[in-house]
Amino acid sequence: MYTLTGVTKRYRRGGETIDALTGVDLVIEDGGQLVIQGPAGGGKTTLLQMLGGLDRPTEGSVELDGTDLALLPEARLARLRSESIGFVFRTDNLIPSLTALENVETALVPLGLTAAQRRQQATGALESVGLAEHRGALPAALSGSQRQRVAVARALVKRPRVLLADEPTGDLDAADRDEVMGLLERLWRERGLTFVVVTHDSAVARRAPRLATIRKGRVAVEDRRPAV
Ligand SMILES: Nc1ncnc2c1ncn2[C@@H]1O[C@H](COP(=O)(O)OP(=O)(O)OP(=O)(O)O)[C@@H](O)[C@H]1O
Repeated sequence: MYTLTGVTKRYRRGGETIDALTGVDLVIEDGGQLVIQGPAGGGKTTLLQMLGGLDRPTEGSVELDGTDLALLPEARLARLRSESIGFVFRTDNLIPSLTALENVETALVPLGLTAAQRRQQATGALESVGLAEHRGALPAALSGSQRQRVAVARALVKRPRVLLADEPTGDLDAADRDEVMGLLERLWRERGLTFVVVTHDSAVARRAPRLATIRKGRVAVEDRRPAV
């Protein structure tokens, strides 16, 4: 579970100070899905960076299961990221000279598995995104949605608890968007992931169980789940 308390992120650029996030309080439960939307520059990417331990808040705390990410030494934070948090970005960031399978395997390198274990897990991950038969293909031979599905397999091959996605369908056309977002939602449900996704896709926002809107660094959450 994520617990954010009073999270402020302040950037300094030249003589200017920018509060990208201002006093954000937010809880994201294990297995929950949070969809984030909002205008350009509102703070969406900054919030994902805080959740992923890619950057530290200027004030406040980001706790994952009670551990304040900002207090972890860099090596432990890197280990947490490589074991427990999967990232998908707008661009697939695949390595052009590696096959789909080899690209997925790269996520397992920090985890100390044998080459055979890496190969087996990466093959399984490609199967789960429907690309087993393309495992030997280089990224250039794949379509945009196939490349993004490889990126999803790379994010999930280590079986993380958390999946963070920053406009994962932003570079795709409408049909591919639905396919990739449908895949992410299916994997979220099947694997009990904690899934936080920034998207401008209004259909995804409409069906989100919780929808966060970020404007000028402030977060408002709309909870559509039935009261228990
Ligand atoms: N490294 C940085 N240095 C200085 N300012 C930054 C930095 N990163 C983000 N900002 C500023 O912080 C604010 C929030 O940026 P952020 O990228 O989080 O917004 P966003 O909602 O993701 O926007 P977009 O939809 O355009 O990606 C913006 O004013 C941005 O210019």
